[in-house]
Amino acid sequence: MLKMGLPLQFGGSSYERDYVPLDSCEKVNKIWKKRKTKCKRPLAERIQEAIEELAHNASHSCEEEFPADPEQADIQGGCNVNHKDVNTTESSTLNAPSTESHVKDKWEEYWNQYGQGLLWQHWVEKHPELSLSGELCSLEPWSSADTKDEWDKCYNECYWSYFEQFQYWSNQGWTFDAPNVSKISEIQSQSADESNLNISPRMSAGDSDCLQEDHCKTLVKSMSNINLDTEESDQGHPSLSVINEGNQLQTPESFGKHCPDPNQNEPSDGTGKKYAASGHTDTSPPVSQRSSGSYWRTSPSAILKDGDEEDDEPPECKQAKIKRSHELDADEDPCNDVLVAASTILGLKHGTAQKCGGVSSFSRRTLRYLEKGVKYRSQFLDMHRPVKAKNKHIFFTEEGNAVPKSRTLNKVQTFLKEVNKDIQDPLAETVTLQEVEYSFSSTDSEEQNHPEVKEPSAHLESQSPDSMAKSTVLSNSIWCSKDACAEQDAHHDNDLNSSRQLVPLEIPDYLQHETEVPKNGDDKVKKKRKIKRKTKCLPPEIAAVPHLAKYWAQRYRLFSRFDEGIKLDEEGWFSVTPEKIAEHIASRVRQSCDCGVVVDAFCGVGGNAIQFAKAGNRVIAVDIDPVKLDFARNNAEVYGVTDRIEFIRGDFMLLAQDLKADAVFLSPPWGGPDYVSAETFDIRTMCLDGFEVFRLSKQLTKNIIYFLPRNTDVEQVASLAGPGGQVEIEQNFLNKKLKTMTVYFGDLIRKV
Ligand SMILES: C[S@@+](CC[C@H](N)C(=O)[O-])C[C@H]1O[C@@H](n2cnc3c(N)ncnc32)[C@H](O)[C@@H]1O
Ligand SMILES: C[n+]1cn([C@@H]2O[C@H](CO)[C@@H](O)[C@H]2O)c2nc(N)[nH]c(=O)c21
Repeated sequence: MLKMGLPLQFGGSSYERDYVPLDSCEKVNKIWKKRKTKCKRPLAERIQEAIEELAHNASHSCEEEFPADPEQADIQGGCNVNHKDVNTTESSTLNAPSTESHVKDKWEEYWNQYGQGLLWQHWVEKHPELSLSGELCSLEPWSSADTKDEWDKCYNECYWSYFEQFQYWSNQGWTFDAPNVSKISEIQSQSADESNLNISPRMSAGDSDCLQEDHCKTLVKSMSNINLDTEESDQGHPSLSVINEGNQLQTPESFGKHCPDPNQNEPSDGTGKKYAASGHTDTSPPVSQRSSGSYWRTSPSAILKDGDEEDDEPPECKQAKIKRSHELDADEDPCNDVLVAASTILGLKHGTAQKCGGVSSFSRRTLRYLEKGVKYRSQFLDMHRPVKAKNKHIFFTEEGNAVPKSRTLNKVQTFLKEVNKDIQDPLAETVTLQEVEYSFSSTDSEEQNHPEVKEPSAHLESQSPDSMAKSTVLSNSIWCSKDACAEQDAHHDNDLNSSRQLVPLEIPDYLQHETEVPKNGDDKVKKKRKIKRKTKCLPPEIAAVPHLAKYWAQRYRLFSRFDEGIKLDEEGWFSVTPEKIAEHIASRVRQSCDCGVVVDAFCGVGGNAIQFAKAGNRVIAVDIDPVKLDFARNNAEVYGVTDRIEFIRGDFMLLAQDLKADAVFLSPPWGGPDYVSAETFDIRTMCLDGFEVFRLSKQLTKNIIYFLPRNTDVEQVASLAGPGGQVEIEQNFLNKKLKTMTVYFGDLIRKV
């Protein structure tokens, strides 16, 4: 403890300490017991009242036990009657009499304000089994013979743990300024309303509902809107500023105010564990599961990530962040589990890529399913998750052809049947899988929302300190109805749109060859001819670059009119937007806003420009590469839309400021097909700086469509919207495979 800069008397685990508060606690229990018989008031109210009395008693006992003499006074010891451990040298250097009473007052104030919530949270955390069984809700743990001792212990742990930490920081010069009382009470009453905290069946005949665990959490959350203000720092000590929300939006401003001496050691969580944050690269705070302690994170170097410019600021201009035990980290938040699970199912990536505008991590997320059962549908989609290699049964035909007819194939066939049965309208296949909201919100506790989890809607929120409004991420999934290849077949068969049935899983050419079991010699010949024909058609760029063959196999997905003279170069092959996706994006633009002129800033061979034009827009198609531009013009001719497209050769980064647009479509080069190899794609690592591309586009219009890799860090993308902005993220599926991500900004965001 000494090493950690903590007073000795706080060493050891919390419940090994003297039980002065317990004494008070017993008194409180007695008071409660007495009252219980005649008073049928709500649980929360009674806890609060008891805590107040306890605090009052505790402060009296402090006064009695600690003389006014500064030599003897030791606010570090607080109400701890165990003097033998007191290291007077250390404590005396830390405490002046004035500080002592000040800290004591502040502590009382703090405990009065938050003790109830902290205590209850502590209890809930320690006894989830009671909570689960409903006992926690229905019994007053302090009055039940079974739980009374445990409650007392719990009280002590909680009280001392927080007291210890409060003192520690107070002695570093941090001060606590009670939040606006009216605000707090407002929140409390709101919580009480929301959480039925006033209700406890065993207390009142009229009370019917049970105090549920999540309700407790709601209360605690509201109770935790601690605003430790900083004005009263003494002797240049920076004051404590507590950001009491879980996962902070760590904007530079949020760290730009106050911080303790960076050399100060951190207090423990009461277990002797010290949470060192150094070297931790994740921007979210580490997990602290301790129920009796708080998570403390104070080192500016630990807080300031990414070599932010704050590193250059004087320490006194930085702010400490304290995570309390009742604040849930992103990955410990049960609601976040929902988010993570959904992300996994949906193939969304939450990375730690640098966020736009100095934001280093999100503090508030809301996850909502927009449709029932989307998760179940998602399991049929290929999110490109790593697949465990399995031994496969290979069946051989009499002719000796290997047929990978397997259970998987059977499953596929069954699935195809089912999907074809279920899905009627391909347009309806623009399926909204989920909505994920990332909300930036004010530090103002009034604006804070409480986490709630609903089925099938789930909300996950945490708070940010300083952004003023919210940013929304909607994540949808598109199943392109018939894939373009299938459609091409239909086209070839003069059967375009003959069926509005989804063609869910096209077995690729190469697989068909393997699975087709020739019935007779004629078929064999036909098959050979077929292959020959295809091989003959291979354009030189494909023949020259074998890995492009797979794109060739999908050529009709890229351009349904491929055979009418479409031209692509190597980059064009692997980066053109498949027609169905381009068509969908164009339809979104048409539906969402009156976007007369669309700038296709990186038009390539024209996949998107053609569809925008087809949808009735005027298009300014820009590309730096003259070959692409030629091909784009050629391809636009194939589709008969050249009159609506103006082709401009140039660097969008330089041209942007001279353009006028109602919407800008951005499909920059991602750095080749290797983008998939990254777990999460960082848009700053593209050939062009993804932030800069966006910034320039923003100067033209707020209506922006960003076409990005499917593994793009959604949090990074969301940050583009900035505080108060909104963003809709759409996952584009083709042939049941997650292909790309389309991100909409401005009026293009679908209204839900
Ligand atoms: C991925 S491709 C676009 C594909 C296009 N959406 C399509 O469907 O065909 C990206 C294009 O951006 C072009 N490009 C790269 N840097 C550029 C710049 N600074 N300004 C304009 N175009 C650029 C490349 O030549 C390439 O054709
Ligand atoms: C390398 N690549 C693939 N796609 C798109 O992703 C799909 C799946 O790989 C491709 O079909 C293509 O549409 C690209 N789009 C853009 N804008 N830029 C790229 O560099 C790029």
